[in-house]
Amino acid sequence: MDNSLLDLPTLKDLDITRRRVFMRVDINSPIDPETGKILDDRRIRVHAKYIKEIVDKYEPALVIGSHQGRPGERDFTTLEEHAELLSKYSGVQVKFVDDVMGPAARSAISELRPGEVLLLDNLRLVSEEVLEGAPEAQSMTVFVRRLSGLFDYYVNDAFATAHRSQPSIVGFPLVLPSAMGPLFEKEVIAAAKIFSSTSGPRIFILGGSKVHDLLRVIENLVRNRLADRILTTGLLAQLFLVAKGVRLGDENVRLLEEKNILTLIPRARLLLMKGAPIETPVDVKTHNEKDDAVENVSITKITGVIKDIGETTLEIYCELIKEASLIVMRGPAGVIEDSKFREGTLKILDAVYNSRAFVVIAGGHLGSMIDETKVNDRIHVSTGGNALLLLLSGEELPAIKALQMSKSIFHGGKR
Ligand SMILES: Nc1ncnc2c1ncn2[C@@H]1O[C@H](COP(=O)(O)OP(=O)(O)OP(=O)(O)O)[C@@H](O)[C@H]1O
Ligand SMILES: O=C(O)[C@H](O)COP(=O)(O)O
Repeated sequence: MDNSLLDLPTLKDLDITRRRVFMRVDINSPIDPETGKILDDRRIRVHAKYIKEIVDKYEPALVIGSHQGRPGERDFTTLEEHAELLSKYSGVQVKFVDDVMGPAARSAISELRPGEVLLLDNLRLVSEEVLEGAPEAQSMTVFVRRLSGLFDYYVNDAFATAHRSQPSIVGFPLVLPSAMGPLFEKEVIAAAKIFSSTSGPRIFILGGSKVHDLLRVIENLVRNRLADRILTTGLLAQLFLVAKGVRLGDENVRLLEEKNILTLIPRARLLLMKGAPIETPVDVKTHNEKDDAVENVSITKITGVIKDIGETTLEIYCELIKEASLIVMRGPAGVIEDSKFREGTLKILDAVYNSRAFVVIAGGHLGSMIDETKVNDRIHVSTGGNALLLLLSGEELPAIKALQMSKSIFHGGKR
């Protein structure tokens, strides 16, 4: 990845003071399927801080849009509660209109005064927003054409949705002078650091259960020589153990089979044979369901279901982490839903907090395990799990491409 990431237009390239701005954010949050209430509001808290900063500094008439879930899913809700939480966390009154592009939304947008903030309803209530397409086509949607005339500028602060080629992400930049917002910029700076980091060991600690995605990331990391060590945990570690010929036992192999992970063995073997710097656990914590026993066993003597990395592995991994200058961590080391198997993840996180490295932590499960009192300027907790992962995989994110197109259309863009 290259420095072109850092050439994207920022708020400094626009002149949004007291102007009409449409800002796309991603406050998509986990929702309790029974009550419809927000379960975890981390993304809302993060965006609230930046909204306050923008309002204080530029006093724009700021209209915010976000999606929540997908039509047909139980987390597809309106954004009324999101508006209340944004107001609570930002200290700025965030008005809400239960409409996206109809007369109610358009009149609420037109009436908004400088310094005021309005949240539109779930953008995916508009069917066009759910369809992916090229930026040119998305800029011609009814959604973009109806709303764009009401704004001077477009700001994309939805890094976590940067991998979607939807109208609110790629359509507006082609018709309005645009920039990335402060959170998007922070994510991009963190990604650029990952790609430009050359001195000292760059350590990727990869685990969790999204093994197909992670294998693609590892292949790209290896091809582009971006990782000095890849410490595997979670189900990813089990794939590489099997690829090395370790016998995990029937129960564990069955789980890998169910998750279609065994089909990845040839690709994992190829990486190992090429000498990719992939480390695997030497011991694991297992659960024996018959007598509910938890054991720490060597990988040569596995019985029971693997639920976490083992103690010796933890010692070795934590020792390696001390040397790192860059750490990227994604996915928990074990089945963290059960408190007996959180130790691996928590101890690795402790080693990461205490390291000297620049740290990027991505993903919802890991995010929920973070001790926020330990987070400082050296540690970047990404809001974008999938988007960051795809960027790291060497893929061009549609949001980034659209901002680059906008820059060349509007020449960086002050109106
Ligand atoms: N050894 C293991 N066996 C089975 N499941 C495991 C194991 N280790 C970790 N997991 C599971 O991995 C899941 C989390 O992985 P996932 O890849 O979703 O993490 P993430 O980085 O938070 O991603 P996202 O933000 O996209 O959810 C947890 O539900 C956890 O139980
Ligand atoms: O949580 C996410 O990954 C983003 O909000 C994108 O959501 P989506 O996968 O429904 O597009």
